[in-house]
Amino acid sequence: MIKLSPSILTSDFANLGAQLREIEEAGAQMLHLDVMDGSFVPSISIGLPVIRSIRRVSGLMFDVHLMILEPERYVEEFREAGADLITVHAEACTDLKKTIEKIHACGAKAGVSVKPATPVEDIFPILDQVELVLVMTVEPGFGGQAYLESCTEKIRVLRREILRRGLYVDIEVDGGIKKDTTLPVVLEAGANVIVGGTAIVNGNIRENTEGFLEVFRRFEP
Ligand SMILES: O=C(CO)[C@H](O)[C@H](O)COP(=O)(O)O
Ligand SMILES: [Fe+2]
Repeated sequence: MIKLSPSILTSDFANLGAQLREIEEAGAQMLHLDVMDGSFVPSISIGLPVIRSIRRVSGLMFDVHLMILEPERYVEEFREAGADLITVHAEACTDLKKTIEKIHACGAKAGVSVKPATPVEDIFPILDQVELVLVMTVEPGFGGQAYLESCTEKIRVLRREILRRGLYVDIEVDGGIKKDTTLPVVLEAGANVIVGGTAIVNGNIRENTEGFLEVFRRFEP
């Protein structure tokens, strides 16, 4: 199944409650929450208190994208704050396998992410231990960047490997996904969890969400 995970990174935070309702009512299945520490990536975004607050008003699956160094330090706290899926960067972990085990031990699904320059083959050894691989299609750190074409082949290679090994692993893509241009490209390459940031929250959220879901229907098996 193809799922939409809108990112609130570029939301109007003064109106976050209303924006969350629009996202949910328009039919998105997940909510993508970008946590940045100012070290692994240059900027700082939201953290635990915001996630805790919105957990009380949203029934969506919380897809927490941790762009922080040594994320193993905070796994339990993000789970307690309401994360259903916790995705860590392969490049940010001291021991990736142990971090994944820690995520599972607190009852969350585990995702592993790779930056554009990290070969997707690097995470093949732990592919059978995660529920999701997040292929970054921009350099992590900011919303509204242009999709990096070089990442399409990584999605293809990853989907082929998942099929070859008979695994059930979601492929999420994040960065620069636009309804009419890059969305069909990533769906064709094999992605099935789509992050939409500026393309969803800037402008009419309902229309933007419906537009994405309409494209999904063309690619559903
Ligand atoms: O992880 C991210 C940035 O590091 C964001 O999820 C991503 O950039 C979403 O925004 P957009 O769709 O506008 O690119
Ligand atoms: Fe993200």
